[in-house]
Amino acid sequence: MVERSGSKSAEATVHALVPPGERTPLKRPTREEAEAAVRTLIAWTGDDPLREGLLETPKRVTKAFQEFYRGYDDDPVEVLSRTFEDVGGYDDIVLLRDVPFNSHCEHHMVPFIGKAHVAYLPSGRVVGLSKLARVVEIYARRLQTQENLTAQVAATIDEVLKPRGVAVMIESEHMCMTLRGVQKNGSSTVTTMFTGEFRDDRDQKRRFLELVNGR
Ligand SMILES: Nc1nc2c(ncn2[C@@H]2O[C@H](COP(=O)(O)OP(=O)(O)OP(=O)(O)O)[C@@H](O)[C@H]2O)c(=O)[nH]1
Ligand SMILES: [Zn+2]
Repeated sequence: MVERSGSKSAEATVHALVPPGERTPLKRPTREEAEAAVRTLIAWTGDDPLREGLLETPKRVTKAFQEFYRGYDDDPVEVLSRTFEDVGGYDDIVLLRDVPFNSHCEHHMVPFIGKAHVAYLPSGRVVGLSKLARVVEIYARRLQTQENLTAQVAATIDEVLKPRGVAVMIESEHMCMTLRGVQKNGSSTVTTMFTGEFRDDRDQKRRFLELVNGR
């Protein structure tokens, strides 16, 4: 998927020199190549990839990767494209609170786990509530930073629904900070992104924060 310094193929090197919008996607390795990479990582840990208990592991790991990273195959714009107008003139905040997600940080490929709160102020059209959760799910199931995840969810809803405003708050625990590295158990990271009225109107921002906090 992404080139690593020190082991760049010629294809990956050329890819990196082309601006992101103009790149043709890197060719996906085959499942066999991915399984061989897992065997290499097992050997790197110091274990024997050919011992009985580990023989099937590369298959299981690639299957698990398909779940962890299935968001690359889904299109969040398409998910949001079916909207409804008949909502009795409702034009106030729609907030989906406490949407659980699992993602993987792009620095260590270790999980960060948390919840997202997603709100918008409709302008005529509303979207099925589950679709907001699906957008979180699609972006979470990619290699991410929490900031990027927050910004992508907000920007996609903003661009596709064209509401009066979008507010997204994400709270999560990063395993790369608890299981390894600085090892700060219990610390959590909070990120927010506001557009439109949520960004420009302090009262709307405050209402969002109060609703998220359950007041
Ligand atoms: N801003 C941001 N940083 C993140 C996120 N996930 C992980 N990180 C950080 O990414 C940084 C990577 O830092 P590096 O110094 O390149 O890598 P490292 O030596 O593994 O860093 P340590 O975690 O401090 O051991 C770390 O500070 C992580 O805490 C995220 O979603 N957003
Ligand atoms: Zn990390």
